[in-house]
Amino acid sequence: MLASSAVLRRQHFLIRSLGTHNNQNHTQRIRYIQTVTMVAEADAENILRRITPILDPNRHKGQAGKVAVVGGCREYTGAPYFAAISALKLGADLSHVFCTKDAAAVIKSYSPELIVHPVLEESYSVRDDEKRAVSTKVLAEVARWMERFDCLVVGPGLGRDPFLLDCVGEIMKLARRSNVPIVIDGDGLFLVTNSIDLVSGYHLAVLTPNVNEYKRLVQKMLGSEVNDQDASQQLLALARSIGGVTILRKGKSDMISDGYSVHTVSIFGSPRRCGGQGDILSGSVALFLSWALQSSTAPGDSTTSLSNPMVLGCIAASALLRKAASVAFENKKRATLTSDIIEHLGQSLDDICPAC
Ligand SMILES: NC(=O)C1=CN([C@@H]2O[C@H](COP(=O)(O)OP(=O)(O)OC[C@H]3O[C@@H](n4cnc5c(N)ncnc54)[C@H](O)[C@@H]3O)[C@@H](O)[C@H]2O)[C@@H](O)CC1
Ligand SMILES: Nc1ncnc2c1ncn2[C@@H]1O[C@H](COP(=O)(O)OP(=O)(O)OP(=O)(O)O)[C@@H](O)[C@H]1O
Ligand SMILES: [Mg+2]
Repeated sequence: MLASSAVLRRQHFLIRSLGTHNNQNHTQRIRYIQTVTMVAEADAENILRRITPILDPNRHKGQAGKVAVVGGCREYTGAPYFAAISALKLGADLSHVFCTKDAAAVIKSYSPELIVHPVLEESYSVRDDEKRAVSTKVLAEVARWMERFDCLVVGPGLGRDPFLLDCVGEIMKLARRSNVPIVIDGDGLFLVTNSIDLVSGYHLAVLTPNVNEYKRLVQKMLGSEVNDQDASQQLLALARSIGGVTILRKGKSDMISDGYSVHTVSIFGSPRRCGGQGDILSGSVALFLSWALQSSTAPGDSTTSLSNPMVLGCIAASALLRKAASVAFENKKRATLTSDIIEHLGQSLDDICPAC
């Protein structure tokens, strides 16, 4: 019942977005893009207040968000943990991780709060003649859960094993058929850069590239190098070339575009560049966009980028991560680690949207 209402909500959003964006003819689109290239610093605190749900005693488990991270392999166990625990620390009710068998026991040992599914397989553990059957089994296991999720994060610590990435491509197709929003980060971006059809034209997809991931996307999709002189135009062009996805380009300022406008988040921040901060961001985007989708069913929403729940989720997550990182840095200076930032997520959100 709840799962199907979540699916309905997503379908309504999809219909609205497709209606808004597809009804414009080509000329109108170009005119719109030419006039909307002004880059505006987002009013992130207001957006956080707008989309963060109140802690209502009448709500039950699950209504504040159920996210799943697809990631975690032999090499990387930290990244999926950081993404999944960040969503929980910000207020999600349930956070799942779908990872390889090797990674599962390690991730479970970091936290009993996470629901960990050891379902993915890498080439080294599968014979060639078993691959088709194993792939079908992996997909069936994930399919059992798919409709329960408000958002999927694909990529943190996924690795680049070709067989594993093929299976994850199938998982993404399944999520898309079920209208489940997808945040794509890390090695998930490696996968989609090489198979752009996985996300092309999907309005419920968010890409969160770092400097290298962005460079590869620009080279592949625009056939050019990154142009920092005209960064906003290039980001718009990239989002348009992938057909309606939202891109959060990470950096000194985070830049967000759905192909219609560009918003920046430059507030707060920390000079520490320890690994894992992007993973916090991907888990946070997943939760905030789920909340934004929930609140976007309210009547009276207009149809600008600032009512696109994907964009709102990116702005909210970026500002929150940067605030938590700045508080952690004040306390720990050079010793600041990703886990320290995670410990400040809750208080940072509470400073803006008090729980009570
Ligand atoms: N503790 C963990 O398990 C972590 C795992 N991670 C995972 O590691 C995998 C690979 O991600 P990477 O981010 O390393 O891949 P990238 O392709 O972004 O980075 C590869 C190389 O680029 C360099 N690089 C990074 N930022 C740069 C910058 N601003 N300018 C110039 N060079 C830069 C790095 O030093 C690295 O050698 C992903 O699956 C990711 O999720 C990372 O998220 C970090 C934490
Ligand atoms: N130069 C910078 N100044 C301030 N903040 C930054 C800077 N670069 C990145 N950030 C912040 O750190 C966050 C993570 O960006 P980063 O580029 O480190 O991601 P990443 O490489 O994917 O991280 P991860 O190690 O988790 O894979 C961004 O959202 C941004 O807010
Ligand atoms: Mg990353």
